[in-house]
Amino acid sequence: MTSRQPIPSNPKPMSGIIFLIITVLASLIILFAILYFLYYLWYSLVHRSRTNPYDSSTPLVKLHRFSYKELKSATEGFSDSTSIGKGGSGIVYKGILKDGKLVAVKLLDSGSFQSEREFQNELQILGGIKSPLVVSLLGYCVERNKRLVVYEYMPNRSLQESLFSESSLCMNWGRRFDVILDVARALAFLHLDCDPPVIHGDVKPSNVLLDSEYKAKLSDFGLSRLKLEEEFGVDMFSQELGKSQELWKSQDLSGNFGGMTTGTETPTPIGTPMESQDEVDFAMALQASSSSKGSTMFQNIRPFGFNSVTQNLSFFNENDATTRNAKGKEVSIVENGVASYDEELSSVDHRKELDLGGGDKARNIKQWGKDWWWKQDGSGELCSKDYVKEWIGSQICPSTNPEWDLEKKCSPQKTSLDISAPLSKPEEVQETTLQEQEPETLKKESDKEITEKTCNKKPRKMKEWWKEEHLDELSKKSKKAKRLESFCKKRFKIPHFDIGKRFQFKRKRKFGMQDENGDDPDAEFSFRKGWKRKHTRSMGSDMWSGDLFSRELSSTTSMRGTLCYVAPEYGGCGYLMEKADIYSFGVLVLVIVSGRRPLHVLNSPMKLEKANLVSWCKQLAHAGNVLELVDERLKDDYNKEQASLCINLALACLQKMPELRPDISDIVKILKGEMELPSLPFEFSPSPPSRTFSRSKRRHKSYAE
Ligand SMILES: Nc1ncnc2c1ncn2[C@@H]1O[C@H](COP(=O)(O)OP(=O)(O)OP(=O)(O)O)[C@@H](O)[C@H]1O
Repeated sequence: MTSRQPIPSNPKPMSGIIFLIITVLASLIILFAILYFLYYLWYSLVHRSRTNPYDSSTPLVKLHRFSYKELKSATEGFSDSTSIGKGGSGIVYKGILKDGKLVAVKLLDSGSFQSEREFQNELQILGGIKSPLVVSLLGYCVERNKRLVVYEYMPNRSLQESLFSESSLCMNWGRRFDVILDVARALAFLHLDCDPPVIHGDVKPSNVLLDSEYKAKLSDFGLSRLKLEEEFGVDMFSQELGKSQELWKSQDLSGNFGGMTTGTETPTPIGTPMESQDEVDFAMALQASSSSKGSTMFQNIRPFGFNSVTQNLSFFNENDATTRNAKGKEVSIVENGVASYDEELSSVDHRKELDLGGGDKARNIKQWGKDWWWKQDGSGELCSKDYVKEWIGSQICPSTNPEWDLEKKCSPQKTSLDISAPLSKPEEVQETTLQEQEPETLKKESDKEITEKTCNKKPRKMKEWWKEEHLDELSKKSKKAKRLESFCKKRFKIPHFDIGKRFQFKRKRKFGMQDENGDDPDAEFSFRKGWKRKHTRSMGSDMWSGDLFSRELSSTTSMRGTLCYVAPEYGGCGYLMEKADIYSFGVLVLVIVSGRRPLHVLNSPMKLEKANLVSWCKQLAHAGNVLELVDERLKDDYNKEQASLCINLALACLQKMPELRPDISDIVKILKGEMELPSLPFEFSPSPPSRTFSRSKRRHKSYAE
């Protein structure tokens, strides 16, 4: 019998497969474990130095939650008679609580993503701050789509009203100086005593509230942000410059900048030859590029002798080899870096600036949209009027920016710039509330070209507009920004969004508290306002879609803060830093001292150079007559030394390079007389006849002899 041999089963492939699966699984597990470990390591490293008292893990400062009913009855049903102000994000009412306590209740506009963010921000940041220098947040109310914030009531309302209303006489010099010091202290508290530091982001007169004794407190933290991270302490600008900054910061800049404006010191003559120091040259070149009398500075610099970092500066004047003087002429820089200086510069007639040749105008227009801040402070390419018109034109021309909702009907009144008129009737003054301007205003014959150019543009969404206008900046900074964006999106918990999650706002619902035709003649143009009815989220952009970036970049770049108060570096992709507050503080100081708004559009003809407060102040500084800026209503009843100090301090704060602006601690010391005001650059200095000019004059003279 033959025994059948069993067909041998082949267990090998099965076990092989099992083995393979186990191996793959095991390696995957190990890989994931390694990845997780690395991720954890990275996460803890990144968060090591973070202190964040406001994030969701930290219990909020106990804020009282009011019911809507309670606040409604406190404000007599939000009646007009209790309304005390209207801002970009809502209406403020005066209320009396059941216990008799006076409060200010801000009823926020709803349906706007921006408002919600600001609400969250306000609660998170202001709710965590307790200081006599900052207005107290007493509570909030969230009911369905209604959001209200309750503050301590400030009987003397805002500085804006005190300075510009009929009762402005209450703001004598002593009070003005005290307010300046109070605001400086408040900023010092935010920047230095808070952990993490708080950057206010919207320092302006309407956000400075006055108590019964006219003591000032900072309010409105809707646009504030926390400085969470060391990395966020450096904006891209600084990072790129970091190396050179270190070098030239160690220099005695005061000596090298030469100009003294305190009035007691002797200014270094403009033509004084300087030691060749690349770093200083570089800093000065930047100063020069932003100077209204920039061409004078080129006498002392070697424009092409900057260190290589300079090339990265997107804001650096495109015309490296040439710069423009205030008349639109080009000032060429001669080979050895010495520019010819036109004596006439020291007596610029801005009316003539309007008569730019066609070529110049076209070039200027091109340049205009790109870096409007350079122009806003009278950088020399166009005058204030052009700036005002161009800027307003770009804002109000419906075909240019259809997305920018113009909420108000424009006044049919033809408006011209004038500041020479006394301010005895402050109500005559119209802030450049852009909504109030009529496109027709721009259709003057002489400005036709500008207007056509502005208005004939294809309608663009603001995002596109921004991208186009800042293409250069974008290309240079996008790499860095993208990296940071993804970094932030993934890792950073932005504290002011936590509450939003908890409250689960219903964004689509609207409530009808918006006053479509509401008009506040005292209001400043806040970018918030322009945004509030817009779909911020769409502008929040696919480009910068992260929480942080939708706040800090998309809604910002050139759009964040309040016109004329926002720092120039914020026009790019810079982060909101302390020095941005310092810049705004500088503008605020000038506004307080002069009793003028930073940008005036009046109904009567006036000297154009006064239209832009910052620009005018720089001109006065250059002419050595800063006290002309002081509010005429004060007559001679003010402390000249203090006024001069304040104006010069403001100029120091208004320097283009954030790094050159003083720190808030120094500002407080300077105001308290504990520290000398550092020297200011040439552009802010009294301008003696230039040596070059004098020399050549002398030469001519000797030839004549
Ligand atoms: N706590 C308060 N006490 C008294 N008045 C207040 C108080 N808070 C605000 N106000 C008044 O309400 C006005 C509007 O304030 P709000 O903060 O809403 O807007 P804003 O700062 O003028 O503008 P934006 O919100 O666009 O920056 C202020 O100018 C001020 O007169």
